[in-house]
Order: sequence, then structure tokens, then C-alpha cells
Amino acid sequence: MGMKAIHFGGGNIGRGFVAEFLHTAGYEVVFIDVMDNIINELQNTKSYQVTEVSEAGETTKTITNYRAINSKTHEQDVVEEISTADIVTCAVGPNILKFIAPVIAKGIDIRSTPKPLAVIACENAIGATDTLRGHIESHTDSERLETMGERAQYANSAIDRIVPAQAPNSGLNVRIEKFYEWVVEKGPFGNVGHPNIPAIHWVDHLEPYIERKLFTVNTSHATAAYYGRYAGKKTIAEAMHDSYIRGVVRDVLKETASLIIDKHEIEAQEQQEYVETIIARISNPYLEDSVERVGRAPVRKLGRKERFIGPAAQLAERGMKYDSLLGSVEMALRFQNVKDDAESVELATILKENAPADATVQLTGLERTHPLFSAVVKVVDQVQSEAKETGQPRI
Ligand SMILES: NC(=O)C1=CN([C@@H]2O[C@H](COP(=O)(O)OP(=O)(O)OC[C@H]3O[C@@H](n4cnc5c(N)ncnc54)[C@H](O)[C@@H]3O)[C@@H](O)[C@H]2O)C=CC1
Ligand SMILES: O=P(O)(O)OC[C@H]1O[C@](O)(CO)[C@@H](O)[C@@H]1O
Repeated sequence: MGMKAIHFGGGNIGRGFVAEFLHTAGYEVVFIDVMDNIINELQNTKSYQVTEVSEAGETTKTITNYRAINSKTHEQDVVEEISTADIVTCAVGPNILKFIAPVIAKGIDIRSTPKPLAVIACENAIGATDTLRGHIESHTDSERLETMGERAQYANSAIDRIVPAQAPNSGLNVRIEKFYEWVVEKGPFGNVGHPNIPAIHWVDHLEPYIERKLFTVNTSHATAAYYGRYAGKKTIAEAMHDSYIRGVVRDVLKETASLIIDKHEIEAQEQQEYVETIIARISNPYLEDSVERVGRAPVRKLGRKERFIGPAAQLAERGMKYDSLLGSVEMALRFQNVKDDAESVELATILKENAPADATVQLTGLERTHPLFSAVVKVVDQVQSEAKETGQPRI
């Protein structure tokens, strides 16, 4: 029998990144989603196209050999597919992991195949597979936990590829950048060995890769989005074309680079080259990526281990400079009441209903005794005061 991958989330990264590389590696991909339109399209087509766009032109790949199941309406089918699969991946968003865990737990529990299932969460978050595993284990009978390792192995990953929102008439087809990076820890697979997926870079220690990625790509991208929206820019490319915003992004990246070089002993020259690649990537005018997509979910992005507070906290602990990152935090706090973004409404409510220190704790999870805490409280206070004066954040 051929290899089978179950992939949760038939969205942009699901179709344009994970499924592409699973398909190339020879897997049949079974997409699981909760959106009727995506499931229907996947069920009613035999192929879709992934087009890489860059100044060098366009390259198109055709993805075939997939099926799709709606987990909202056909949960038992999903459980059975998981029980005979080789790998489970997901790209649903870090906040959704808890919702997909129960069905994965049921599928793992009834497995009787000799090889354990490989589970790899593909989200923009540190330790996303660990988070998913925690939810799966909490939906597994305690007496079954001891033997879980015979049925499933869990590996964290870092994924990087810019997949903007797609044009409304594009159906399943996805336009993406050429660049990609998929790094996964290999230790958890032990003697069983990791899955054979050529696109994956297997490493012993993931932390340097995921921190470098999150604190360079995502920090700079989100900084451009929040400053860009504040300045009335529509796309990230437009924001990066603005010399002031470009300068701010560079200043922020100097701070995160100093952490990455100091903590992970990455050579300064290597980090500088990485930074230049990322600035070129996020400035790509062919991607038409909106500031709202890249800024989406500001509450998650202001989190303790996330792209701003994560590096700023570590810099503060080391007595190093972090004030440009605070500028990004300030702009993120102004991403309030944005259309179709529930977290931007939640952000506005939290800022409205709480004193600065309480709002800081609630949003960032920073400990009140942390060396970064008072600096963030000041920024929160500043944004709240503007709203009190004008009825809304300055924008
Ligand atoms: N778009 C990008 O450039 C990148 C995104 N990522 C990460 O990949 C993840 C997905 O992002 P996108 O693909 O851009 O988002 P998306 O919104 O295009 O796709 C998410 C998909 O998950 C589905 N979904 C939601 N709840 C579900 C559930 N309970 N069960 C099954 N499916 C469910 C949605 O219907 C949607 O199709 C996020 O964690 C994001 O941070 C990482 C790198 C790049
Ligand atoms: O939901 P998030 O964390 O913004 O994830 C999507 C982000 O990931 C990236 O693709 C980088 O890998 C950004 O382009 C994009 O904004």
C-alpha cells in the first residue's frame, strides 16, 4: 500500500506548502477541514496548481493524488483514516490545535499498525507539535498514555514560506513565493527513523532554527504590517518601499540579530545574509500581501514566546537593547477593530477594560517582576491614553 498523509487545514499553507511537499515525496494526501467550500472543491477536482512567483518569472507545479473529508460532518471517517496513516500534519493556526486534537487522539488510540504515526504540526509557533501533543494526551485515557510511543511519535517543526491571501476566483490554486524552509527535529523518531520527505531539513536541535525564523521573518513581517497599516499602506511591499518603515524594520532586525548571534552562536555574517534574504522576500512586489493578513491575530502575536515579546524579553534579561521591538509592540497594540479579525476586537476590549499593568499581563503573559515589564506597561499606557483622548487609537 502507498504512503498516506492526513493533513488538517486545506488553507494557503496546507495546499501551497505542506501538501505540495508531501505529494512530491509520494504520499497520498487526505485533507481535513471544516469549511464546506474548501472540502467540496477538493472533493470535486483531481488536481490544483501551485505557482511560484518571483522576479525570475513563474513556475507551476500540479498537485494530484488527494482526497478530502469534512471533520465537522464525518468525524468517524477521519478517525479511521488516521488509524491507518503514516503521518499527520496540520496548518490550521496555533489557536485551533485544541480543536483538532480529540479526533487525532481517537485515530491514534485505535491504531494497530506496526509503525507509529509521525505527527508534525506546521504552525508559526514555538513548540506547536508539543502543544498539539498535550491536547491529544488530554483526550487519551490515562492508562493508554504509557504505550502512546508505540502508536505515535511527535516532532516539532519550523516552516517558512510566504503564502498571501489568494485572489477570490483562484479556486484551489495557490500563488506563493519560491523560497521555502521546513525544518523538523529528528530525535523523536529514534530507531524508527524519520519519514522520507526530501523537502524537510532534519535537525537534532530545532530551537536555533525556529527562533531565528520567528524572530527574523515573522518579527520583520509583522513590524512592516503594523507600521504599514498605521501609515495607510495597503500591502507589505508598499510598506517596505517606504524608507522610514524599511529603516524601522532594519532597526528591529538589528536587535533580534544581536540576540540570535549571542544566544545561538550563529556567525554575525551568516545572520546578516539571512536578514538581507528576508528583507528581499518580504519586499517582493509580486506577492500582493495585505497588511491586514500579515498583522492578523494581534493578541497571539503579542504573546510571551511570540515574535516581539519573545526576543524583547530575552534581550532585556541579557541587558541588551530592545527599544525598536517596543515600537513594534506599540504599533501592534494599535491594530484594533480590524475587519474580519476577531482578535483585533478582543485587543480593543482588553485595552479598554483594564489598567495598563493588568492589560500587559493579560496580553503578553509577562511576569510583573520581569525586566521588560515596566517598559511594556508604558507603551500600553501610551496607546490607551490616545484612545481616551480621541475615542480610538491614533490611526
Ligand atoms: N500563510 C503563510 O504565509 C504562512 C502561514 N503559516 C502558519 O500556517 C498556519 C495556517 O496558515 P494559513 O494557511 O495562512 O491560514 P489559512 O486560514 O489559509 O488556513 C487555515 C485552514 O485551517 C482550516 N481550519 C480551521 N479550523 C479547522 C479545524 N478545526 N479542523 C480542520 N481545519 C480547520 C481553515 O478552514 C483553513 O482552511 C498558521 O499557523 C500560520 O501561522 C506559517 C508560515 C507561512
Ligand atoms: O499567522 P501568522 O503567524 O501571521 O503566519 C503567517 C506568517 O508566516 C509567514 O509566512 C512567514 O513564514 C508570514 O509571511 C506570514 O505573515
